[in-house]
Amino acid sequence: MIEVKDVKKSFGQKILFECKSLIFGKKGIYIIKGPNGCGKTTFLKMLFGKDKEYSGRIHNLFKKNIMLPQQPYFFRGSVEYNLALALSHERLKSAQEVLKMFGVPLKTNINQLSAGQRQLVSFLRAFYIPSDVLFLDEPDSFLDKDVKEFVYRLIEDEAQKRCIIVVTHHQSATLRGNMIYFENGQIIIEGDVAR
Ligand SMILES: Nc1ncnc2c1ncn2[C@@H]1O[C@H](COP(=O)(O)OP(=O)(O)OP(=O)(O)O)[C@@H](O)[C@H]1O
Repeated sequence: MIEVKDVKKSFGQKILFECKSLIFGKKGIYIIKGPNGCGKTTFLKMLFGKDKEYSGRIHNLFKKNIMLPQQPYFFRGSVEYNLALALSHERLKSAQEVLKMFGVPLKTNINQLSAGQRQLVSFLRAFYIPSDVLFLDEPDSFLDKDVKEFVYRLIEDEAQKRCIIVVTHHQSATLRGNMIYFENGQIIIEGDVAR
């Protein structure tokens, strides 16, 4: 669980956003939306514990936290090598099956993949690491509709077991979950709604 109470985030004199009260449960999907620059990535980093410069309280009780940033880091080497560094044997196999299904070559150097293919690899690497909470910062921006549908279904199934918090504004396919909006500098939750 993550509890957010009376949080205010500023850069210098400028208040970026405020959040009066918000609770992220042990399971479920939380979809964070809002216009460019409103503070979605900043908020995700605060929840994750990377950004501690704010007033108010964020109490993150999750033990194992995993974050997929907008620009994930890869090691020099093949797709398979990058996955094998992060995943256990069983989970590596699951990731490989998905990549084969979408025609992503496993032996190819990671830098030779398209942006969408690389994004799928980075998503699977983060997704298959066991965690109590998974933070996803725009995991879908380069994915085509079919891959996106598949990724969203994976997220939905998995959210029955753990908490998944997703920043996205690219929802041509549907991801269902609790919607959290940035509106005029306030963070507001809108319950269990689609889209
Ligand atoms: N370290 C920093 N110092 C000053 N301003 C910052 C810093 N980090 C972020 N900002 C500003 O805070 C605002 C919110 O940035 P953030 O990346 O959280 O937005 P976002 O909602 O994720 O945007 P996008 O949808 O474009 O990804 C931006 O205007 C950004 O320039």
